Amino acid sequence: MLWQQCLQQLEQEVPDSEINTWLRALHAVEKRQALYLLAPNTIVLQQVHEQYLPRILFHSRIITGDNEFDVMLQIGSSVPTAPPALLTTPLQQPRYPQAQALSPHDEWNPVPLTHTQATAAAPTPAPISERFTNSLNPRMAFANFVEGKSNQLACAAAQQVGDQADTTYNPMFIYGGVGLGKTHLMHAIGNRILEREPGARVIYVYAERFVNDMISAIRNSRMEEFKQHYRSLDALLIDDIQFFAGKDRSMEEFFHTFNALLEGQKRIILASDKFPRDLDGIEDRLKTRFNWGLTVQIESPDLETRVAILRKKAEDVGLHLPNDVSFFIGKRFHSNIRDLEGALQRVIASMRLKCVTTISMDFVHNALRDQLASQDKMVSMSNIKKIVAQYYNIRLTDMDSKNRARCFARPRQIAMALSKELTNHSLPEIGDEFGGRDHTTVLHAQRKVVELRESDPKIEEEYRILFRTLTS
Ligand SMILES: Nc1ncnc2c1ncn2[C@@H]1O[C@H](COP(=O)(O)OP(=O)(O)OP(=O)(O)O)[C@@H](O)[C@H]1O
Repeated sequence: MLWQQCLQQLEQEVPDSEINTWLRALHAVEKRQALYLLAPNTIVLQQVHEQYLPRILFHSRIITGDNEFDVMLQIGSSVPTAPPALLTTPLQQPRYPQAQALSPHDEWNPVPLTHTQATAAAPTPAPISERFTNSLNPRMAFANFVEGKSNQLACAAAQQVGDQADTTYNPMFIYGGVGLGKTHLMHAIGNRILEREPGARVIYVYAERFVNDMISAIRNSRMEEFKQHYRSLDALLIDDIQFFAGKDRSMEEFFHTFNALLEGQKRIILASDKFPRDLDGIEDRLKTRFNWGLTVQIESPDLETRVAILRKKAEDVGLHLPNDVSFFIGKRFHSNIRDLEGALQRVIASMRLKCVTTISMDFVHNALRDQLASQDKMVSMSNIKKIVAQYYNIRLTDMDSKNRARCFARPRQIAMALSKELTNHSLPEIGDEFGGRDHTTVLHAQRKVVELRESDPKIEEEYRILFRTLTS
């Protein structure tokens, strides 16, 4: 179908989070030689109009080979029966009133779009039950998920949750840093449930969306419908659960939804950037419940996993990545998989643009020049020393001093370990930078930090924070 083909193209250009939030929220209908995209509310309408419509039109015209092909964006769940003359190409004339201030919250009620269209049959708001069809991304399947030390446990648990009809691990809570594969695993679980039970009512939704939908439901006196919708699911997958923080009414509603689903032995899969207990602003009774089932962490991938992911993604588009290239990209883009993917996509786009078919290190350096330059600025040894010193509240000179008191030695060791991990400097070079120390001191520091990270969760957390600060 045209819309699916368009989405596939857009997936190469737009982050998954945006595809899931905005573009998968649209209901597509091909009619009268045009593609009608029906948005459930004005927020989606506006966002799609402002951010994606030109690209959608571009891809539709390429795919259909028809330069006159139109894309119509409007609110509703079905294409109005109004004569086509009333509908104008959205690129020339937006289908919502620019001057009318849009509410920051979703509106389920239709708003008049343009003067002409307001006189036509008003589109009906999407029934809540139809709003999440197609909320799962089929590309985010277990088959496309590369396993490594950092995600093995989470992946095995997710497969079990997806495979099992019983709800032993309920809820499943996945947590970890940005871009490490939480959303991918959630979709994979949802897709697996649907493979097993094709008729199951499974939805994936961002917590933000749940909140916005609830606000709209309250405004439009459709709360019963909202409750009924969420409570009648077979599996509810909610991402970025930290977004509930401080939103008491939403938490209250989610609490009841959660209980109803759990009592009905329905699946709940949640994801967040933090361990449940550490979620600030979330009610304790929810945090406790999040921990009732199975809580798993996804960690930053090691180099081997990053390289394996790169190779898989390159193979998927028929590209062979030489060893030196995959290790180079894997080493330089270490903070998360989204960045890693982004780097690969940039290289591929450059190859297409320049009609290059084989890939060399020179080509990669050139394609990623800007990203590498900005990384270099962040992860120079002097910057590592500065940021670590600031974090532990010591002076920069303490990084180089001979003072072996733990309050100085520990940050120094951490800075050395970070320098080894984040730069290409050799052990002697790092030793030189830290007050002329011997390379064996750096090696010792590096090993000590590995040991401490494994035995002391506080050090592990501190290291991660510093790592993220330096690499994001
Ligand atoms: N192990 C993996 N194998 C293959 N692709 C992966 C893997 N982990 C993540 N990805 C890909 O990396 C990108 C980012 O992953 P995802 O969106 O799941 O991250 P996230 O942890 O949910 O991030 P955020 O917290 O920002 O929402 C996606 O395109 C996903 O398919």
